[in-house]
Amino acid sequence: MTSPPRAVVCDIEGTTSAIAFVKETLFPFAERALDGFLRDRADDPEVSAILGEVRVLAPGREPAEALRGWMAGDEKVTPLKALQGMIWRQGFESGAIRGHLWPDVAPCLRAWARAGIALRIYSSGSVEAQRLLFGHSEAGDLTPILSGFDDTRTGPKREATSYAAIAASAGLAPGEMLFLSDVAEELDAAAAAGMRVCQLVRAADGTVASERHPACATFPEVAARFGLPAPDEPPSG
Ligand SMILES: CSCCC(=O)C(=O)COP(=O)(O)O
Ligand SMILES: [Mg+2]
Repeated sequence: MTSPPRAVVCDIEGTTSAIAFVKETLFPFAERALDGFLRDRADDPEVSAILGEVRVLAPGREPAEALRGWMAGDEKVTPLKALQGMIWRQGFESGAIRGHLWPDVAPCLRAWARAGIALRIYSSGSVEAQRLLFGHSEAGDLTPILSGFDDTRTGPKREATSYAAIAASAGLAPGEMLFLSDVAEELDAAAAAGMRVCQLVRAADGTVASERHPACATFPEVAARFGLPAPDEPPSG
């Protein structure tokens, strides 16, 4: 029998959290606050550097207009994701936003962490945004049990080299790691790097099973399928 994974790497949107939360809460919050944020932080070197990246990727366009276009198309462009994370900070820290997690997620993450399994996040959302979501989640602050965060600065989610880099930074062989995502092309890339993979097919998100990879509807199903500990507390929320 294959041994259980030593690390689990989780995607966010469509995996730990509802697609609707990202699209109907997070994205509109950033869209509404964008102009004021750019005005207020005009002298911030971090913001200037990000706007420099926008100008390189969208030459000849007004940065705010390019950012709005990417937001409208849900494009996973690294400088857009970095700015969204900075804008969401105020929302999470004030309590205006709490990070959505499907109720089955936190009990499993806690049980897996207690068993010594390393837990990591890999999302198109920036590392700053990931820390905010899990630090201010509906299930409390989960950042103490998360040991690694990667975003598209590590590499694109549909390229195998990104997953090889994540395994290297975890100090594990890819085959000792399990990647969970709703997107089949991301799972293809992780599998090509040698990771074990599972598609989260959450009915409420309307995800369609790819048939190319193992598929589970919830984290407890993942636990049962891959030999990870079962949650010992009821679903949260
Ligand atoms: C707080 S993370 C925000 C999620 C986000 O911006 C996003 O684009 C989600 O992409 P994922 O790679 O997690 O599917
Ligand atoms: Mg996803």
